[in-house]
Amino acid sequence: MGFPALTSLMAQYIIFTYSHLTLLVSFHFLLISYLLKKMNVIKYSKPLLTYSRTSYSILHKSSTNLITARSKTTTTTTKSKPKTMASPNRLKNLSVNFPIKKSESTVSLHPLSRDPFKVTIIGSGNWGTTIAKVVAENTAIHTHVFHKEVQMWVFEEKIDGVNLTEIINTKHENVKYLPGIDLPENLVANPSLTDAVKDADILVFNVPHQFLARIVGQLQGHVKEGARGISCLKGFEVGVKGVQLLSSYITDELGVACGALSGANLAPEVAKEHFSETTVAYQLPKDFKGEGKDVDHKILKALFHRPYFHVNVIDDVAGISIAGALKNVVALGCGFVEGLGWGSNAGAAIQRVGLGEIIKFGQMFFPESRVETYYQESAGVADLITTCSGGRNVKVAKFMAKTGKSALEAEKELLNGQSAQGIITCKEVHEWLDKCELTQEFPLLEAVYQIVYNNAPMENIPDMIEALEDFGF
Ligand SMILES: NC(=O)C1=CN([C@@H]2O[C@H](COP(=O)(O)OP(=O)(O)OC[C@H]3O[C@@H](n4cnc5c(N)ncnc54)[C@H](O)[C@@H]3O)[C@@H](O)[C@H]2O)C=CC1
Ligand SMILES: O=C(CO)COP(=O)(O)O
Repeated sequence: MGFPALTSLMAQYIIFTYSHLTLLVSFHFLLISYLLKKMNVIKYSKPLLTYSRTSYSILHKSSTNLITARSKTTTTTTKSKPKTMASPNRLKNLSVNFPIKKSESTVSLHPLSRDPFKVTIIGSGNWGTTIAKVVAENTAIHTHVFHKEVQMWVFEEKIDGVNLTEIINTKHENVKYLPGIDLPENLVANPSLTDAVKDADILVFNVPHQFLARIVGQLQGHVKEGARGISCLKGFEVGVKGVQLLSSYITDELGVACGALSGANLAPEVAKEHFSETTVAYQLPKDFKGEGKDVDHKILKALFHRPYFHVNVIDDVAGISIAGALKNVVALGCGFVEGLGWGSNAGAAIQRVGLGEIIKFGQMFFPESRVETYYQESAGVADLITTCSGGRNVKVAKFMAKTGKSALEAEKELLNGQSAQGIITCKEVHEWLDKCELTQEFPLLEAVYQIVYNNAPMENIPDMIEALEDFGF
């Protein structure tokens, strides 16, 4: 082949390659975009664009953060790939961000420059009585900080013709709601709500949340000025103000700054003093009077921490409250699949999907809540695990699956007057999501509601989750 022929062939090759290069690049660009999209599973970015409420913009913002964070992680991983094997010297210089926070050490209390705090427990059920025991044990030790005597308001009822309050005050046992557990003698049962809270500086609310509104109504005008509160309830208040944390509801109705206590705390185990952890969350109010004069994190730790009940005090009230309320609904879902005999994989799947929906609910409606609370604190994933393993909600749901009975029948037959809060919470959450036209964004929470209230077959849970997911995303 001569030089001119070779030149012409090369020219043809260059023109051919160039004209196809654009096609090739476009093809690869499309392919890579598609793969990236698949890998990211950007559920939040698409269909919600049709939704124009405030909650949408919050969600969209957090999804953007999520994507940014993800790409940052990828870059860092590639750059910091170790060139040599780890050696003790190299490891010494590494600062690793341990994702699970260590609990603070024990309390160091300043001497009070005021009278000791008087504490009242409002409620005397399974958890109410257990927390009253914990608190009374502590007030008996820290008498320089707390009044030794703790009042416990009891919704009075007769047990074999005798008042429950009388039994508690003489036998020092709550024979109906916490049988077999000795209660401290400085814990005093009181059937009068207004008398029990008289002069109280710290109110610990601990009743099934369906009774809270009436109790708060009765308390109006009877609470000491400057009193502070802690809500141990797990649930929401859904009303004219939308979905509200119970602690915020208490603050709004009573003018009492209120935090929350929530954790992996099956009451019978805590009552037997088997080791567990909990999270207390409290934000210092604007009218905080100062250390030694007012309730703060140290005072709360002194009030609730026991050798068998480890307390971490933080300020994310919303995060711990959302986790505590919604894990009861997820536990019903877990109970259904367990009752159907589907085994551990199914339970784990429900918990995984449930945790995602809990975090999403928090990010959407309470953007002040922190994602790390859900995995760092006892009130987060630990509570989900313990409730799904042995709580009352899971028991009720299992019973429904095995007997075909309704949730309320199961609760009545199994719980001897105690309450499985997931039954009411799933209804309240459904009503709220329905109002926001967002039920499809929470397929598991919605499936549980449909099973409990509309007799949807529980065998369809996998389809219900999948169908809603497909529709929603
Ligand atoms: N039991 C547990 O293991 C735990 C429960 N919680 C939460 O603590 C809160 C309180 O639960 P529990 O103490 O276990 O209650 P519970 O489920 O034992 O309910 C029984 C209590 O409700 C009261 N009650 C019944 N009818 C009433 C009425 N009309 N008005 C007022 N009170 C009435 C009873 O007197 C009794 O004190 C709930 O929000 C629950 O989710 C949180 C952690 C653990
Ligand atoms: O909140 C609880 C454990 O932390 C109790 O859960 P149950 O109400 O399902 O028993």
